[in-house]
Amino acid sequence: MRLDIVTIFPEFFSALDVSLLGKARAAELVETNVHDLRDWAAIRADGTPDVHRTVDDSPFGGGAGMVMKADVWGKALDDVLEPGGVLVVPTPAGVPFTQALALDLATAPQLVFACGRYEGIDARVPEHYASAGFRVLEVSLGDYVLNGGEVAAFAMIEAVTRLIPGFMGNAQSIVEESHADGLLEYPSYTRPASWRGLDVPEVLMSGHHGKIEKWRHEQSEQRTRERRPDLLSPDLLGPDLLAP
Ligand SMILES: NC(=S)c1ccno1
Repeated sequence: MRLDIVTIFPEFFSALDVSLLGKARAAELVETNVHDLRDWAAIRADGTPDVHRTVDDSPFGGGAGMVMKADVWGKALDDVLEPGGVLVVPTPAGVPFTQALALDLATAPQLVFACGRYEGIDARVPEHYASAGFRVLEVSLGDYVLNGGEVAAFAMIEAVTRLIPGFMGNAQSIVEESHADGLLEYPSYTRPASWRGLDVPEVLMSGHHGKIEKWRHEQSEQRTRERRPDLLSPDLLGPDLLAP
């Protein structure tokens, strides 16, 4: 996979070498390119030089804050996006980022993360590239607002790259983790067997793999029911919990 990140804070992504992603890059599973959006802002749309390398302007229709300029983003993305590449725009106004979407994106030949700042990117940018035939995803990590797309992009990059075949040493760990089967992961324990009066569930020491697997699935279902009923289908929850 080729990963391209366009941002006005390229230094933010120096930490990519530290995370799991560093191993993937070393294994040549992922090629990462971080681009400074301002490199495409040195020349204005009218051809005159812009020493300030301006990337934003005030919003049409008024309102607080500034909007990132379509012409600057267009020059950058024209250079960075490859045929078959997926444009990912982190935004609180996006569709939810889920494990299912991460699995989907892990098969893409190229992901281009457009990290907005200020009040976001001119809406014509995703519109233009979608009409040009690219897959464009405006995606949200959750219902909260960050100062920009960089933190969200970093989280999405980690969630996606760890799912690339060959990336994780133990592929089974991916199968067993939270959300892999639509449920939250069961509780895990390790030595000591008793800690501050709290004992590890005996079934986990029984050596009976069938019982252990059953207990773990029951724990996943109970946790999901208690913490994330929104993930469960009505038939599993029963009509009472989902009744209006
Ligand atoms: N919730 C997300 S992804 C976001 C991006 C920028 N601000 O919030």
